Amino acid sequence: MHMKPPSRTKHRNTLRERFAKLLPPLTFAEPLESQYRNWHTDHVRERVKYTMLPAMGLLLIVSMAGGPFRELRAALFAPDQMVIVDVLRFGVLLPTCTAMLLVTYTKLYSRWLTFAAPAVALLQSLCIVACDLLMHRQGYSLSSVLPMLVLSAYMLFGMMQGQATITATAIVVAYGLAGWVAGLNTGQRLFDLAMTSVALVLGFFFHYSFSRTQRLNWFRNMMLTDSVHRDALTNIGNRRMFDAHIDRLWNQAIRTRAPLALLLVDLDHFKAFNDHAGHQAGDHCLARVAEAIAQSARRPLDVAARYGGEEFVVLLFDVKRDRVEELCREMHSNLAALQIPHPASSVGPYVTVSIGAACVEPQAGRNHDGLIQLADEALYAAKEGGRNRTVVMDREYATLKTGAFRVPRKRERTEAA
Ligand SMILES: Nc1nc2c(ncn2[C@@H]2O[C@H](COP(=O)(O)OP(=O)(O)OP(=O)(O)O)[C@@H](O)[C@H]2O)c(=O)[nH]1
Repeated sequence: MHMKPPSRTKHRNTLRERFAKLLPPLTFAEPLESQYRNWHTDHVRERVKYTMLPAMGLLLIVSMAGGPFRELRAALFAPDQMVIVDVLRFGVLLPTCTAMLLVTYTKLYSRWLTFAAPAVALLQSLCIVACDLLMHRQGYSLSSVLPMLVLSAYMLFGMMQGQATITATAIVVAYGLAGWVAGLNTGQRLFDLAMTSVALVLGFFFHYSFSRTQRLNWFRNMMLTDSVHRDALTNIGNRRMFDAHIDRLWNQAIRTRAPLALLLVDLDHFKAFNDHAGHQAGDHCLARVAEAIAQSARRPLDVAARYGGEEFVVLLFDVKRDRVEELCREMHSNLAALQIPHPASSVGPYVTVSIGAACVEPQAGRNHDGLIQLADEALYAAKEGGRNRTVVMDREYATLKTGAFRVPRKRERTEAA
């Protein structure tokens, strides 16, 4: 009987699968991976800053200071090598130290960390490898420092696993090649290479387990934050999320002098819907309506949330009255397109909503209570007007007292103190 030989691709696939089982890949599916990377760059800046500062301070003291360090340099390097040492100090070590401090200290440059970290780690390590080669002529060696260099590429620069491994491997290869080109003692070189390779492997596993735990914690944290701010039935934001968001957006709107709009959306005769179709059908209806409402809040600063029961809220940043009216029309027609039967409604055969919209320009002397109050009054007017309609209010805000501070905030605080 003719046996078909196992195909190479299949063999390769099983090997890859086995490897992936042993070391599961450290990546999330998009867009989670991009979110994680953004968080990582921001978060790692602080950690890198506090590990880089002492390391670089030490490096600068050793390479710049006079006194015993000058004597040490004179002993380690031959006089004709001093020019090269100076080029390494002032041409590479000092500029890369400054660049790295700038990247970790200034938030503005933190997105450069991804490029700066491997470049700086590699350049500085190559400098130290070059010093090692120069020192061999005087009978000294930096052998003991080399494994530390490899480990520092994993630990000090806040790099991702792939970047850190490539950088650390490049350091080991550079050392091997440099020693070979310079014709160093083979025994010593092999021993150094073995030690740096051990550091390479140990660093890899340390970094892998650290990154894995960090990723899992980030993911767990994100899920937790998400569930705290999400309404379980409708899967849109909940009241807690809305309260936090309106607070921030109100202040932002004052700073940028941007108008805000608030839409209160209430299902018409929903009690009758529940009584007629049952509570479960009511739940299903709420979820579908929420999905349609959330389509109106697609810009980054806009938000849609369940305000409570069968009432929803949409907060829109930097919109004019015309656009608000247009969005409300869209919301009514999106909902009509769903055609959710509501035989117990006096408004029509399908589920409808009433919308109360308020458009205001936030001012420093008021809080957002007035905005909510105005939207509530507009909703009441829409219900009174026969339901399945929108009422928009804006000018009424001037006469509204809700949310206006009786005394300026500053004076209130001084008096309280
Ligand atoms: N199925 C379901 N019903 C809910 C939920 N939350 C609130 N409700 C119901 O929503 C109904 C709200 O009733 P009402 O406040 O009288 O409002 P309405 O019947 O819509 O009357 P109008 O707003 O004046 O048109 C109540 O019967 C609540 O039980 C929920 O999570 N699921």
